[in-house]
Amino acid sequence: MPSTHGQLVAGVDSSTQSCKVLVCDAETGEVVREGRASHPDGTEVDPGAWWTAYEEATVGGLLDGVSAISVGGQQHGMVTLDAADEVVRPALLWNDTRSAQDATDLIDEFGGAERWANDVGVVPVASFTVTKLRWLRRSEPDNLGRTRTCVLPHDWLTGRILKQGSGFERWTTDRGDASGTGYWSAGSGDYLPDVLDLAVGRPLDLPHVLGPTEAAGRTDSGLVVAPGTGDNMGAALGLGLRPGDAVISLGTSGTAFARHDAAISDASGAVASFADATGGFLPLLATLNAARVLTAGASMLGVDLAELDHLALAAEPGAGGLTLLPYLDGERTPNLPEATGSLHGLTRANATPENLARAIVEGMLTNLAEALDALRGQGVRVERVLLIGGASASRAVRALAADLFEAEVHVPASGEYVALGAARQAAATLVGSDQPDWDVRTDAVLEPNADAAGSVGELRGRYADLRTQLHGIQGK
Ligand SMILES: Nc1ncnc2c1ncn2[C@@H]1O[C@H](COP(=O)(O)OP(=O)(O)O)[C@@H](O)[C@H]1O
Ligand SMILES: O=C(CO)[C@@H](O)[C@H](O)COP(=O)(O)O
Repeated sequence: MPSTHGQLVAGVDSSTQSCKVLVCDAETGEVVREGRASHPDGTEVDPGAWWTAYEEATVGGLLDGVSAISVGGQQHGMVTLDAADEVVRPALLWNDTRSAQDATDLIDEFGGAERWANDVGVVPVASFTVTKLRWLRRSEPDNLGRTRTCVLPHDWLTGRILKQGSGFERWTTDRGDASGTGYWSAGSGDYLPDVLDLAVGRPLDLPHVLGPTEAAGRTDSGLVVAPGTGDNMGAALGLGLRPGDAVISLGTSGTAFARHDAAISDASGAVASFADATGGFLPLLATLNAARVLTAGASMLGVDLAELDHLALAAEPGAGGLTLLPYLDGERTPNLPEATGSLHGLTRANATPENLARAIVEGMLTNLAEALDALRGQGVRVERVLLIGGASASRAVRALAADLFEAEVHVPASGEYVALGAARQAAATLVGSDQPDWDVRTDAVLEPNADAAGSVGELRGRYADLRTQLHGIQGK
């Protein structure tokens, strides 16, 4: 492998809540500098805010001496551009559910969920870009009329970095992020013009899909800009996943995913057949509700996150029979865009802050335990779970995760794995080689407790029964 000795690379995680930038030693992956800035709240955002946050995160010479950079970004967001590459309207994000009806319409018009799963690899839900484009056609035809190009958040930020000077040649994306659009198939490796036409009614310019280490361009100052990828694909790169590893990420979204050797086809729509950023596959299930269930719970109890942990750990497993269905922002998997959260089983005896805190953590994690089961149901081998994302820092999450996931859980040393994965891709792109061998340190290894099987089984059963009763969705 060509030497990267003494060189620096940068990785960006432009995620839902913030922009994080790591500057790393290209040879070892050691983080030498970092910056971050917040994104505005809301499910539609002017892409200019991502650029402002990027500039804020890199202020003060953070990128000085950096040879290559790569952007990992929140998936699926619809960024519409006019003939002058100006943004037509604020981007609709992955967690915006206004296109739920469009998803249903597209499933019917294409001939059903099975055909979507087989031909495209995903069954539309409101998160996917294709449904957002259909919504634009239905609700804002003038804006669709002005739209020439549709790109994703990481594509836009990558292009924006190159547009600082004369380095921009064309809009680009990568396999990983393209696979979350609903009009590019991980199975065939191609855009699907017929599907796009079904949604939009006319062709659009789409970003060119780069190879895993094919540069998007070079800035005037000589900075190599790598292809970038979706944030979950970035995390997979940063963690250096091995066979038998599944990742649970507890960020704004909750995701469960693993590297796989082939595309999958899940007509239930739960597991999406995404591509990874190395030329492989990344079956993934996403929920709308994860870390922010804990922040909402803490604010409801009038405590901070540390106290929420303290309370939850002071309660008995099962929270005295209190059950939370954590669909606070609606839900994507199961597909319940209009749902709200439900707290069930309240009695005078169990009405304590401790039980409420416990039910909040248990409900959020049970949603992800069901996600892991769905992944297993697609033939994905899960020998250990790597737990990442902001809420992986929670003491209560760490105490409950291995029992609920029925697997050994490794918590990698606190780090920004999306940004780290992007930096790793930048290092590989710099020298046109395979991903460098960077060490991932482990913060904690959590073993499932055999004695907890009974209480976990009771909780899982109670949660599934409640979901079936309130939402009609069968499950474990
Ligand atoms: N100790 C903690 N306990 C619970 N949640 C936490 C903790 N630390 C951070 N978080 C939550 O993690 C979330 C941010 O995680 P992150 O993975 O960066 O999200 P995203 O990538 O979606 O922007 C925030 O909602 C924050 O409140
Ligand atoms: O929609 C998905 C995956 O399909 C989400 O995982 C987004 O990619 C946002 O991620 P975070 O900002 O929560 O990390």
